[in-house]
Amino acid sequence: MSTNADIVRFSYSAFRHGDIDAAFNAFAPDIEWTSPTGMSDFGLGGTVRGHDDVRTFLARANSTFSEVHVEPHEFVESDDRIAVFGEHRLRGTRGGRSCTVPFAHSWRLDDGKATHFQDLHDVSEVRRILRHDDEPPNSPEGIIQLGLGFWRSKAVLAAVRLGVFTALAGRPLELAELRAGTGVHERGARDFFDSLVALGLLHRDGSVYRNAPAAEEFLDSGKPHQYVGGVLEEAESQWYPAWAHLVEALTDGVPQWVVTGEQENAFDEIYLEPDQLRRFERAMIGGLVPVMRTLPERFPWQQHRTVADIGCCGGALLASVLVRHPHLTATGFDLPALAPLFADTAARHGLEDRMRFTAGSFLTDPLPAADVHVFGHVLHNWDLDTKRMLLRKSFEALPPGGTAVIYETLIDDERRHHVFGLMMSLHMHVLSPGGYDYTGADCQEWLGGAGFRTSRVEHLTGHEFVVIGVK
Ligand SMILES: C[S@@+](CC[C@H](N)C(=O)[O-])C[C@H]1O[C@@H](n2cnc3c(N)ncnc32)[C@H](O)[C@@H]1O
Repeated sequence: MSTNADIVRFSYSAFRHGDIDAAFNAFAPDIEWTSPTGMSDFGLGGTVRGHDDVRTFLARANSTFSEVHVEPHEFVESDDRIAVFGEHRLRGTRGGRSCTVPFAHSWRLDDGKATHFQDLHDVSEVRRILRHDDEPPNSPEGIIQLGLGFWRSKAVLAAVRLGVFTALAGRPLELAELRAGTGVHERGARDFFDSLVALGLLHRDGSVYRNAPAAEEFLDSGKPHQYVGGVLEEAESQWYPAWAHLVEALTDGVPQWVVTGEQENAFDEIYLEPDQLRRFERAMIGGLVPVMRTLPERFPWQQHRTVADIGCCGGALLASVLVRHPHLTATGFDLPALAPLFADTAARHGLEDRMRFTAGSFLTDPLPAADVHVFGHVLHNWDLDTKRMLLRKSFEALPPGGTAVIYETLIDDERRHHVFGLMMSLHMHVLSPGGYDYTGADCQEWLGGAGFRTSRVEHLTGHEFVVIGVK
């Protein structure tokens, strides 16, 4: 029989592996969960009761922090009480600042279930990293800097387009060599490359430049599976020109993308040219890198056998999940043009037997049957009726207990904090006729309307969240 300490140890381990349901199995239905009151103004202080409210609390914590590592070091048992000593490592979602804070956790158990949990830690350091996140501009300089934010953006997009980070991959270069490798004219070269140093993407020793670690890892086009630059290439060539017409998009309500509009679906339009199709896939992979690094670990895939990715593009997300979970088989569902790209992805990973492509349109065809449906960066492309229709179709195709997993850069429920989610929604207004981004609560409401029994929102990483609906 498990001791109380085993049960508590198990719940830490389940949380660490993203198996939230297993962790909750160790909690009494009316568990009392108490956090330092000093965090109340962030919605993270005081006592909540019962599984649903604890889940809501954890979802709020996950949207406040992009990283939460809870490291228990010592377990001390006394009758029905367990004290756990360890440390939290936390990173604020909006400013990226991190801190490590010691904690004492007090647990009380009754009949093998946790009935009380209390978290005790010094909140001052935690408040410091949150307070500095994305502070509103409170000076003339701050306002000017915010308004001229496109200077930084365009410098980075130009660097990707000119191949600066790929030229420097694995080899520092003298200024003259770097200019030669990227075609940058002498006149602006020093200011351009030194701007990239100031922005933290390059390092310079004397006149020798090299990539900063993140640029080396994610902006070298020679590393296609982790190349975030694909999304920046798309931004440089397609999105930046479209955003130049944001005012028109806002006043006319009409998308400003440079597609010809001859096809009914903008995606069909993009896929007319094989080069555009590959470019679009590179952009999607760029945006997917953070999700591919987290979703395979953060969802209880071991509880399911089949998964269908609805709007799977070239299948990169499925490959990342299947490589990590050998018991799973998968269907990728997307427009017919994506079939060859999907086949390439499956072959590259040796997954031809486990991932198959189904060509179709989710606007007109039923969705493939599977235990799990993934909708990744898909719902935000569409208007409300289509969003709801896709979730209804998903409900019809899933078995009882089947699960819809929707990852998206959500807007916070109060619609006042998640800058990235709100910018993404403006992006949809600029690019698509009906698309817009949404809050976790919106999505939960649509899931409920489609018939899903329960739903929850969890933070995935950075700006990415996942909404999970269970039939
Ligand atoms: C924004 S991309 C997202 C791709 C991928 N899920 C991701 O997370 O990067 C939207 C995807 O939906 C697909 N799509 C668009 N219209 C579709 C339709 N009518 N039927 C099926 N898939 C469609 C596109 O081809 C594209 O792969």
